[in-house]
Amino acid sequence: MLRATKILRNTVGKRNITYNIMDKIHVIQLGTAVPATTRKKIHVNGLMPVGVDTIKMQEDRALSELERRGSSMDKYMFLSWVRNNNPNLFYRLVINNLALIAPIIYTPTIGEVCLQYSNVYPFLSPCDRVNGLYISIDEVDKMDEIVRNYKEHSEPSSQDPKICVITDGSRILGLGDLGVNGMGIPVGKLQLYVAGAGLNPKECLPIIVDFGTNNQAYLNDSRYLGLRRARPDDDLFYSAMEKVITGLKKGFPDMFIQFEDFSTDHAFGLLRKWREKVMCFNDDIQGTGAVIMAGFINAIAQSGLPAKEHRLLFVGAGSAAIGVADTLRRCIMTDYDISEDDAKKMFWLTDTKGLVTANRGDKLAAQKVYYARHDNGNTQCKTLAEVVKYVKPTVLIGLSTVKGEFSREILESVNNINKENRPIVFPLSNPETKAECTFAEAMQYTNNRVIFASGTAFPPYTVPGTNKTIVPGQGNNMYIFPSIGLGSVLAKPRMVTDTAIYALSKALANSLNEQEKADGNLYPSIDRLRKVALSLTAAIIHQFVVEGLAQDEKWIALVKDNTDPKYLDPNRKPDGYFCDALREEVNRCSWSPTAEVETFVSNL
Ligand SMILES: O=C([O-])CC(=O)C(=O)O
Ligand SMILES: [Mg+2]
Repeated sequence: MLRATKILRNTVGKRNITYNIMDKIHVIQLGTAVPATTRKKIHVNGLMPVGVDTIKMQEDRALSELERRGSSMDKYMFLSWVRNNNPNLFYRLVINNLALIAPIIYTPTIGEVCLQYSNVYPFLSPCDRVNGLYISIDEVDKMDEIVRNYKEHSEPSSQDPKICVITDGSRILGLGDLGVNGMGIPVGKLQLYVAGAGLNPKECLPIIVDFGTNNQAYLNDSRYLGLRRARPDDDLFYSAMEKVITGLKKGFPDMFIQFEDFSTDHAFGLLRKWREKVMCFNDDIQGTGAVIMAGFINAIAQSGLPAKEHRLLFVGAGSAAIGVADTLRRCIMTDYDISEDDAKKMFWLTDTKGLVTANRGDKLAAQKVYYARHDNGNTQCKTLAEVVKYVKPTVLIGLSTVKGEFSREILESVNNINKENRPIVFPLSNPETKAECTFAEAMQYTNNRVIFASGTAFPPYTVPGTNKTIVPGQGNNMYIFPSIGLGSVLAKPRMVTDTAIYALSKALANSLNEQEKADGNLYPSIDRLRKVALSLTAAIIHQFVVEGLAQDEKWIALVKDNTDPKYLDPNRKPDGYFCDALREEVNRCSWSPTAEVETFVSNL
């Protein structure tokens, strides 16, 4: 590992050159784009072909190579190679081609990568840089040492990360307990933070806490790289997490924490325990809830049925399902002026035992009790087909992780139930090997009437016999978390409240441009993520200030001076005084691969 600020004195022969070793590494990472004059200055002429690429040419080469690679996993491996050897090129590729690359560095490919993580780890990680923390439960008492090690082996600009994504790998996407192999998720999420919110990749820290795994296949696999033991009980889990979070807080006082893919109970437990103590949020509960709420608002408007007449059936009752149900219920109460009691009655939940009812006879997990039905009399439905017949849902939301759960029979029956209005079907399980149905199936079995959003990325669908191609909505929290993180890094709120996330979610629902609305989309195009993130960030900072949570005087003053929050108006571009100031601030502090290259080269 390289020491960050070491000055290299090279006294080979008569030459005596002095430069910061990190600068040299950064320049060499540009590879074929290092200008001829710079090659001479850092003594690498003669060590590479004479041809000099522009960065655009490098990008074109990389895109051709990416296309040539066969499987998604190959593509991922290729992009990792680019990231390790030429990070600027990597992020340029991601930022400029987000719709193409997000499905490779993020869901669905990242699911496959996680399953294989121990096998490919040695080929994914750079040998000259730290690229994350792997905190074993045996070392949680040594957090000071781990933080010190991290700083010692990181270049100065990485020593104070602004944001981390942390998981224990216990519920990775819909794939279950993947132990240390879950590290692919924090890595992928943070790459989207760079692409979506302009955060500096050097200030992003992926973290896995390795508390063992209950995945027997990994425990038996000699190549598995994590701790080979069962997960701890709840007491030990929470006390170990306390040490980790306290240690992180001490080492990196300003770092924002994103909890990711913890098993359901722990996801709720950690959020409850920490949300008022450190700047944090849970992406699966709050982020997924917010993105689905935005899609739901737009879907209701297109469905042809007034909000209060909808019946929402949730298939699956884990952290994401309850997070989504809670968010939609609050939205229904606030936006459509429906009482809590009436709103609650619009929801039905199913789990592996069937419809969740108060008199089902089993002890319901705490998070399900609120939504358990009391009006079912003696009716207890076991299969989804029975539940659909009984509930007659207008909205079908899948968070079950059961592929094919929305079968032809289910989709046809939902279509028949909703003859007067369009059915809303959101198969949100992730990646595509766990999705309840594909976009093509949802279209085919509803006579192309479905209003659709999925958790994973599905290809566009061409309606048979027409040349009409429809791009499915992706109700993935990637629309949300970059702005929660960026807004929190800038405004430093005391806590991230549900009401602040609600404001952001409304801004997402309002962020569609005229074309996207005319096409009947539920979400803006992924390619516009970076632009959309600005208005979402404005919305959440505004709400932080309104709620008295923001701590940074600059943002407090700016929002207070800006009496007309135009950016919240769907029909206007973000153009208020506050938004101009935000745009300037984001431009000033947001990281751009091209600008970084130019600075390095010109400083030499
Ligand atoms: O990572 C994703 O694509 C969405 C997510 O948070 C999850 O499924 O846990
Ligand atoms: Mg997640």
